Amino acid sequence: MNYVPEHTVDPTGHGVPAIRIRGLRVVRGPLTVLDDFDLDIRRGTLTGLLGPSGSGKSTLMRAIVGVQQVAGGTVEVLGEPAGSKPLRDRVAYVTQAPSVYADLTVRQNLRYYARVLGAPLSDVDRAIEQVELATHADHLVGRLSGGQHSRVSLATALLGEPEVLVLDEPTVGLDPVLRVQLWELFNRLAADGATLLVSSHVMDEAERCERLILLREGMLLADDTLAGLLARTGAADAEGAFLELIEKAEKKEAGDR
Ligand SMILES: Nc1ncnc2c1ncn2[C@@H]1O[C@H](COP(=O)(O)OP(=O)(O)OP(=O)(O)O)[C@@H](O)[C@H]1O
Repeated sequence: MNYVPEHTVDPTGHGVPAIRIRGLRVVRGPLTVLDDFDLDIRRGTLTGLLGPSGSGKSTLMRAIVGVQQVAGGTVEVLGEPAGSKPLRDRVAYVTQAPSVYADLTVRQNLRYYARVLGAPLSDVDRAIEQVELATHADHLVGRLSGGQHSRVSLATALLGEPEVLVLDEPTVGLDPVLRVQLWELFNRLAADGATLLVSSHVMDEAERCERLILLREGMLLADDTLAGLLARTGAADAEGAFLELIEKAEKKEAGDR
């Protein structure tokens, strides 16, 4: 795993990873979803979080934003405990569940969230434009398509220019053109210094991230660049690399039994 060596941690906080997880254990119902889980994510990076359904992606994201009860270990974001007060305006989280009001327009929703977050109202139009919804700014959210609706949720995460954005499948239900535009936006935000962790089921989207994390049954199967993954597996693309790694893990498990 790519740990940031301790000596790079400086008192100014610039050397502290955006996200630092050590020995995380999460139990949900009868299931241990994450166990002794370690991860570091550098600031100003766009990381793709991939893995089969049920592998623990949402659980990991919930732990990072501090809404998941944890059974052990530590999760620090920007050098502070996950979910703590100093992180309130610095970390944005968009879940798969709709979080905006159907009976308000796009602009009214964003003005409301800007007020709640203490973000300047001038952020509202910028965020609407960033998610390509300027033509629908005065439409009621309840009358928007599924993809437009999820983009309104995404726009709320862009208010106040958070330093860390945790986005759970933000491109589900979007057409290919919009997906490309949103990944370009994510890359721009990272280039401007934000740290993004974005989950996805779509493998060609993975190729738009500088770093990829692959989860399987709560285990970190890979944490590498796309080039690193392709070199390691000999596969032609991210999908092939992940299938190869999953197959290898399954064979190892069968051999261990
Ligand atoms: N509230 C809950 N109570 C009990 N088990 C849960 C709960 N929520 C999730 N789980 C279980 O935890 C495991 C990880 O779920 P999680 O939602 O983190 O996976 P995921 O990788 O995000 O899946 P998907 O891609 O389908 O959203 C799954 O086995 C799931 O069934």
